Amino acid sequence: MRWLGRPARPAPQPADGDTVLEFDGVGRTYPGPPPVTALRPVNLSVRRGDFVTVSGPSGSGKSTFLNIAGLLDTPTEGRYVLGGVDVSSLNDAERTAVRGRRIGFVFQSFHLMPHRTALENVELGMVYGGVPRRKRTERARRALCGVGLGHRLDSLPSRLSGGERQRVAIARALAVRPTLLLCDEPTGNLDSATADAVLALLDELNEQGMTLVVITHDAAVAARGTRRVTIRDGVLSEPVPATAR
Ligand SMILES: Nc1ncnc2c1ncn2[C@@H]1O[C@H](COP(=O)(O)OP(=O)(O)OP(=O)(O)O)[C@@H](O)[C@H]1O
Repeated sequence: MRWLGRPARPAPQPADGDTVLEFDGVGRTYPGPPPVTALRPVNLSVRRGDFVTVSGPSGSGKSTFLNIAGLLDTPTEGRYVLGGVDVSSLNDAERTAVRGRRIGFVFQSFHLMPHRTALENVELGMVYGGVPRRKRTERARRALCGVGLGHRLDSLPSRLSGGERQRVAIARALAVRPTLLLCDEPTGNLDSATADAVLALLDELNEQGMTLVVITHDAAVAARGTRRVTIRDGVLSEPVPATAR
């Protein structure tokens, strides 16, 4: 197991074209009182096409990690480079713009708008993704067809199964053509057969080249990753692949 804490690396390395996410000594301490260090300074590099799972028990720091990776929160130390952009130094508006264009989110509870159809939900997801209005409908249609929901474009979420709702959410995330798909317990609200189908879709997306970071407390979900990072008491670690030993 390799501890991903701050090593004796002298200076941050420039992100190459294949590096999607780069954490350089990124840490987060909540001020309290008392102060809580929820994420210990960590170095982590996620490359294009990686499928990284981050798992750990309750309170270990998963949400803290997710919020920072997803630009929903800022680290209290370190430097975060996303797709070649140093996002540590951005103001709120710039961070929101980068988030909308580069990160697709998939949440446990889908977060669909109940009075909007599947197609409209996916279209609306593109508003903050910088996709011109005239392109949104066609792109939404294609994204929904891509997740096997071409026949459900006009359905309201209440008429869809849990698995179909999560597919809409995945289509919404993909429609902005993000650099990174960030999933928070994506199967947490699904029965096991439906969860398997959603995980198979994530596998397929990864095979097509999508970079995935999936936060989970479920060992079976964690096992799907090609890189399995664990977090415990705010410390991220990753087993060293056998070939690298
Ligand atoms: N806003 C906050 N202020 C102070 N402490 C916080 C805050 N948010 C989280 N924490 C603390 O930071 C630690 C990590 O919390 P975090 O929510 O990241 O864990 P988690 O692994 O996502 O937990 P769970 O699986 O239960 O959601 C915990 O000790 C938690 O109590």
